[in-house]
Amino acid sequence: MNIIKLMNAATQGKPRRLYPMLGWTLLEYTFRSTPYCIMLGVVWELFKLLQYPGTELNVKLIGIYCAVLLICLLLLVFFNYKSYMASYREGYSICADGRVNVAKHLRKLSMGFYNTKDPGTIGSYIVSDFDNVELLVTHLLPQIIGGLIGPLVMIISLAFFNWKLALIAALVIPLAWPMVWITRKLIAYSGKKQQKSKNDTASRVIEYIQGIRLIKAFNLNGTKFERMENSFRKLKQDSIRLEAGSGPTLILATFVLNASIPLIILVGFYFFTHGEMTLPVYILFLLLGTKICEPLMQALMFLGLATYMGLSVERIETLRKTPVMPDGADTGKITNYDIEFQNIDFSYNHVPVIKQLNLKIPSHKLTALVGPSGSGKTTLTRLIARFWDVDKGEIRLNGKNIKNYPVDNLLSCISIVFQDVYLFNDTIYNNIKIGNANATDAQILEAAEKARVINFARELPGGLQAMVGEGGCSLSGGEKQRVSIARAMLKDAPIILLDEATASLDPENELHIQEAINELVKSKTVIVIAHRLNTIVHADNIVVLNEGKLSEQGTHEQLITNNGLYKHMWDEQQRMKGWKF
Ligand SMILES: Nc1ncnc2c1ncn2[C@@H]1O[C@H](COP(=O)(O)OP(=O)(O)OP(=O)(O)O)[C@@H](O)[C@H]1O
Repeated sequence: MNIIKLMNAATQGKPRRLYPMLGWTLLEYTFRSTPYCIMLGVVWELFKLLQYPGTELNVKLIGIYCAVLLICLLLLVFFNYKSYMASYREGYSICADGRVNVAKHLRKLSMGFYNTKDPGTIGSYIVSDFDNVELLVTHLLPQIIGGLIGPLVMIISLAFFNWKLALIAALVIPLAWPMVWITRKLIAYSGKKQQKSKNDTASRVIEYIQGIRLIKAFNLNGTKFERMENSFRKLKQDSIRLEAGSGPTLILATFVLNASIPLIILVGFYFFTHGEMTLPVYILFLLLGTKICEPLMQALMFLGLATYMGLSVERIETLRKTPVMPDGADTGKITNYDIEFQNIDFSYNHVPVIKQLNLKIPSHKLTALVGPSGSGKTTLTRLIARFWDVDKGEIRLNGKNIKNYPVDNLLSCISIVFQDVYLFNDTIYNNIKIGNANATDAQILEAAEKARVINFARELPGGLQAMVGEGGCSLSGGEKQRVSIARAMLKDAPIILLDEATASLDPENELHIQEAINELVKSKTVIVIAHRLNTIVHADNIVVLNEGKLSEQGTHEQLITNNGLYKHMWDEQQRMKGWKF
């Protein structure tokens, strides 16, 4: 990616945001060279005395030079301050805005995207990739620009004294360029591999921490947890390859740039001895020769680094261009909550899961989804909330395809209580408030009471202000479930999707949750995934799924009379009741 494209991508298509920083940096580095140019003038005046004996020193001119130098230095301080502030302010705000945009984009992507990516990779988009963009904008771009502008100004100044030698001094730049090009290619190639290894390592570490209970239980200690160890080793290898691979060409390019010094000495000497150049001018070239290649070498190093950082920019670009789920335009109010599945086909990674499903879920009724494990119950609820889009057919709400509505509008009608509750590492209070950011204290308290959260929060230090830990790890499964029900109550959405999670709870927790659920579902359209059939015997409609197809539906009594899959499952569960260790 060239620098222009890089700037465009780093600013997410708004390179104008970099213009003030670029402008001030340009001025700063132009003025950085002016002391040398003024020095040229002073040295020139002094040498005139030697070259033309009898000439008087032009004190006035030297005084003017000094005054100009002082003004230049003051301006330099000013430009330095402005470019510093512009690069930091803009750099950090570009990244803050970029992070927000990427987070918004991630929210709009289908869950299929998350199926194909490791958590470390997704996390690195927002954390480390943007860290790299920050570094690129705040440090590298100004340094690269400065490293190129400074020598350019010096070469132009020297050209006024002897254009031929100035041209020869500049010749090393195109000679070094092929090496720079190769270095950048090598960094791009090895950098991609190294960044992938970095993300893999991050994912393995997350996996290790999340699975720590399992690792302890099965004694999979550090050395035995090979996946993580291997990822560390691979990262080490790829990092060494990245550094070592690009090193030789970078050193060669530095050598070519350094060659400008002997070139200036030799050719300058030739020009001087052949009368093409005066002694003062020759000395000036000797003095400034090193000043040309030093910043260039620095720019070269930073260019290599920028290529590496550019990979992060590319990754962010690819993510930004990943198509989001299409948003509908119908912002009309949804007033009827009948849900209808019409000829639905759906597959995960081309494996069919829902097949030719036709189903009506009436509003303001309790519909239970039951069926063997893997029959597609959870998938069906996720399709209603558009976590995924169907492959074929339509899901209709309020008489229209749900794809017609903006996803946010659709989701505002739906409360979901997941089986695997996730709580943010925040207070119980704030975790409930997620249901409705505008809720008052009284409303939050009411939801906490109705969902029986108060019962356990009372015992905790701080009550509702107690922190719940990462993912809610300091609460029990039943307590987490009650917080998530309080959250759903606060949202007060007309449609409730409920994944029953009472199977693994103790009787007291189960009772509290059942009470909380009864409060939640009052006069709502409720779709509950039921694992234990005795909890849904009073459901208005029980839908039995088998291998992604509708097997049968009706009330408990009707299905028992039907003597089909439901009756079979019911009998099994009744038999299980008497089962003991
Ligand atoms: N994210 C996913 N990616 C790929 N396959 C999936 C995904 N989620 C579920 N499946 C597969 O889809 C099928 C239906 O899964 P689903 O979770 O909908 O079943 P379920 O009836 O809710 O099962 P359970 O009662 O065990 O929770 C299963 O075969 C499952 O392996």
